[in-house]
Amino acid sequence: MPSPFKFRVDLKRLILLLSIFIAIITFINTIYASYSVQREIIINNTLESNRVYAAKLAYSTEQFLLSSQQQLAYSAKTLQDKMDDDAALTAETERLLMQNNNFNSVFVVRNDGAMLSFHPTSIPLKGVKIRSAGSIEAIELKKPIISDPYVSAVNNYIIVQSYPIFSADKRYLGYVGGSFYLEKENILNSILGEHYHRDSSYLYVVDKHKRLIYHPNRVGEIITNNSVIDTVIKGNSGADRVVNSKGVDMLAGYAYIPISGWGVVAQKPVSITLAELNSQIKKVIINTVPLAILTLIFIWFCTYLISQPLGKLASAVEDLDSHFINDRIRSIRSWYFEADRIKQALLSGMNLVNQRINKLNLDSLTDPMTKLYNRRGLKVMITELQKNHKSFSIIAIDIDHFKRINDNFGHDMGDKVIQLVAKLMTDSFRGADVLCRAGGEEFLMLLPGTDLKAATVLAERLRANTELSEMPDNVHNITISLGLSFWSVDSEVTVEESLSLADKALYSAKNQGRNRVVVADNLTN
Ligand SMILES: Nc1nc2c(ncn2[C@@H]2O[C@H](COP(=O)(O)OP(=O)(O)OP(=O)(O)O)[C@@H](O)[C@H]2O)c(=O)[nH]1
Repeated sequence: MPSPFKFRVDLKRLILLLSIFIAIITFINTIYASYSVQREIIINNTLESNRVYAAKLAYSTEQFLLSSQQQLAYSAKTLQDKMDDDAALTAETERLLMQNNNFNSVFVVRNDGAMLSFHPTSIPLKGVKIRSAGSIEAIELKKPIISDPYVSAVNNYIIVQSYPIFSADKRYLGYVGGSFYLEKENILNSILGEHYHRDSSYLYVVDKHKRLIYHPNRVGEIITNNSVIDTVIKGNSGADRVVNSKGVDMLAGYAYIPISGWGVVAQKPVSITLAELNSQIKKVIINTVPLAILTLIFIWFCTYLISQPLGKLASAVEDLDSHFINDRIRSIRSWYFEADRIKQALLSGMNLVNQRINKLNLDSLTDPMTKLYNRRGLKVMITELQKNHKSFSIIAIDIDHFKRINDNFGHDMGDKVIQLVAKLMTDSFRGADVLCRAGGEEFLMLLPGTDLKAATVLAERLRANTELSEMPDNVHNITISLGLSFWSVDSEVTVEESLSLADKALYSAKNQGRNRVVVADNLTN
């Protein structure tokens, strides 16, 4: 039973798909590799620049706080014997406020918390008892401090930097302090904020309690779930990738400010850092499309060239019984090794099959014992002669009293005699003549292009040769009887009728006493 048709992808599509697959994988791999490398570089560079920037700002802030502390220290020394001199206190706080722009307000507080002097004077705090956390801390500690942020008596969100005032005999008299308004302009804000708002990068500062004391818009908030803040307020500096309290993936550089215990963090969202790279990769992909299309066309053309000889060889094999199959296979351009091997294998296979078929044909057309044509072979040859418009003489031959040879010397000897007569026939006639064993001890010969007269001479010579030929193993000499006729392409008589006439002539020869040649009746004139 023929096997049911199964779909098989053809070689051309197979190579095409494979090539496209490999090209896509290679392309993705290349893009991915270059994207990963560049991404890594950009992330590392951004982390490093944020780290450097945070460190620089931490250093600047530290220097600023140190310098303002120094100024406060100088004032504290100046005022150590002037705590009762209202004019001196006023002059000193005014000088401190006006001489440079370090503080938003400057004040002197006595050791009992009473405000002795306050600048700017627009805020009437002189004489008021100050109970803020910063003031209480300063009086309690009696040393230079930078307070935690708090809301001042006049509702400003502030940080106070203060310096203790001691008398010459080391009595604590109070402190001189300056405030920074976290939500208003001051020099601290300028140091931190003026440079760094480009490319969505921003900076913030936390105090030691994780409270934002500088931030573009969240001052005062306490940040609890941010590992960078946890790290920086422990006194560390460095850079890290971190998801901030709002869930945004950030590249943060951070640095610690020892004098205040604050942490500076400069950061940039990863998505914005990589936005330019992403758009570059998109451009690369888009720019690659035309080349990719050209490559695909080239691959398609190559697959066509590769599969074409195989396809042609396959369809030639489907048409094996075609007359010109060998020429067809030979004309296929097998330009590469494997295709050529298949082509050569097909050609030699075809040759082998043809040889076998020819031999089988020959076997089916010849008599195995005498190697003369059998009746089928005779028929083929008659058709051939007719096709070629060849007239021919016909000689029908029969061995006389052959039965006696079989009876007296055995069947094998009979076979030998038949082979001997066949040999006499082969030796006496031309290659173009058709010699046939018609059956038993009967033979037929067709002599193309030989007229009846010449055929009669040849028949007579064969008869005489046979009569004179010695037989094997003491078998007595044998004779043959021959009947002749002629078939002409111009005559209306069929070949079968001519054969039958030769047969009749043979019978006539038998009847006339055997060992003779008789020409068919109607042909004798
Ligand atoms: N050895 C052998 N004998 C065969 C073969 N074919 C036919 N015969 C024998 O040939 C003999 C032919 O005899 P017949 O046709 O009666 O006539 P005959 O003895 O030749 O006598 P005439 O033809 O009348 O002269 C038969 O005995 C067949 O058995 C064969 O292939 N080999």
